[in-house]
Amino acid sequence: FSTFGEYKWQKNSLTYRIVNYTPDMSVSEVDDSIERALQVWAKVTPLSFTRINSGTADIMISFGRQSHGDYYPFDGPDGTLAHAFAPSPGIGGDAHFDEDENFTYRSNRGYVLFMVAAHEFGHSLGLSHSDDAGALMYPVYTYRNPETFILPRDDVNGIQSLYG
Ligand SMILES: O=C1CC=C(NS(=O)(=O)c2ccc(-c3ccccc3)cc2)CC1=O
Ligand SMILES: [Zn+2]
Repeated sequence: FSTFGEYKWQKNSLTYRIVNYTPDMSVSEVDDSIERALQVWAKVTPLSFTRINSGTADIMISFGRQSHGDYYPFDGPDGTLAHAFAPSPGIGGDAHFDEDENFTYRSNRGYVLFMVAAHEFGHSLGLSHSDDAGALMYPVYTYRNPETFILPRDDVNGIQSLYG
């Protein structure tokens, strides 16, 4: 694993807000994908995540295409799927998903939102990329069944090096 140095949240209870939705999936499928992706990390740390539906959360989650309000415009279908910012006030922790991708709930047609979100939230919490090809934080998207997904040991070691 690797981290962005000691960029980490100085508190264990974090808030998140789903600012908008992708038309690729139902609202409840997006909500469930996001909640389960956060639980992947909550399960192995003292971190807890509370959803808010207005105002500014620590982790603001949104879908956008091309230029979407930060200095990192998306690039159309494929290429970059999403990006997230390391822990810090303001945009830190926020996760943006490229609306030009086809996100799915569980089928392996398109990108499984749960998987991409779990990876991005690793960044939101302070992890950067791993060179362990089996790790969630490995920078190559790999389809894994969300029903049976288990956080790989490399990622557990990484997040616990920050919040253990
Ligand atoms: O930090 C970065 C910079 C480049 C990225 N490329 S990406 O958007 O195509 C991407 C690649 C792999 C994943 C991924 C990796 C493992 C599991 C699930 C998704 C997510 C996004 C994504 C990313 O998080
Ligand atoms: Zn990444």
